[in-house]
Amino acid sequence: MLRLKKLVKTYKTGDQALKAVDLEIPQGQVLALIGPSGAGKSTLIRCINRLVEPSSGEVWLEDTELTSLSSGGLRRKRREMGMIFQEYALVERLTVMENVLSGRLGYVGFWRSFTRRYPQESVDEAFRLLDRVGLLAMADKRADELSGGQRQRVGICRALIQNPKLLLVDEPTASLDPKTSRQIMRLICELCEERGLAAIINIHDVALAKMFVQRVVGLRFGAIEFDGRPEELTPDVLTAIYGEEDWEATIEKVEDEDEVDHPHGGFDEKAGVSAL
Ligand SMILES: Nc1ncnc2c1ncn2[C@@H]1O[C@H](COP(=O)(O)OP(=O)(O)OP(=O)(O)O)[C@@H](O)[C@H]1O
Repeated sequence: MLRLKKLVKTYKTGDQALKAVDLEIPQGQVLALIGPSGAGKSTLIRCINRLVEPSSGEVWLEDTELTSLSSGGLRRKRREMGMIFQEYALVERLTVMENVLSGRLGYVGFWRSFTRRYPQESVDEAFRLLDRVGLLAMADKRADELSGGQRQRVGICRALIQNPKLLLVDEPTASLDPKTSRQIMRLICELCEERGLAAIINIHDVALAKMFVQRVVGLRFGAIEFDGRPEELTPDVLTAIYGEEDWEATIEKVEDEDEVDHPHGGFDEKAGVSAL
């Protein structure tokens, strides 16, 4: 459903962030993008929805090539790509409900978006999504009253209410503690499965990626160094991706934690909310 062909991004500074990346993702597949700082992970994700303009190459979302779209065409196609950010990107002074509904802005006309009047079916869907992520009781709270994990759940609802085909997820857990990080990763992966959604999750934490996804792509210096199953991430492969970084210690630290909640999926909403 997503195909990148020889995708190149060279910034004005001369930094070559992506070097002819080829990547194909079938419908419903959740892929973790790993790699050291500066490898090009954020650039790759942002070139797909053209928050960053690729220098050359093609991005195909189903049968549409995105790099050649006009701004109107791009706006319509962006509805099909939900984005989840590291820093949540919520409007702090709006309520949880208003933040979720803002995910529909790409669909409503100018006046409706200007006055923030949304159709009832969008409001109903927002309630359903908030219920699903365990935040129903928080619908009227202001975003700035929420914890990091709760904010990220709002960010997830805002992306999903767009009814996207693809989720672009940029470091969703980088600002969260380890337990909340696992809850958020599990939630994203479960929701993708429920909805048959494809996703690219840019994630620093290799252990976390291995816990939840079936495919891992490792970037190094803007090129794909590894593309395979999590269990194929051997020490040699990780060294090839990360260099001589002490990645082994990081993985052991996470796996040694005595509490690994819900290893077989199934987000416990009550526990999730009270734990946040
Ligand atoms: N706006 C920009 N202008 C110039 N160079 C940039 C810009 N954004 C990123 N780069 C450069 O492009 C390369 C890839 O950066 P990118 O942020 O995509 O990497 P990353 O793998 O996401 O890193 P991190 O994990 O630290 O976020 C780096 O060399 C970076 O310095």
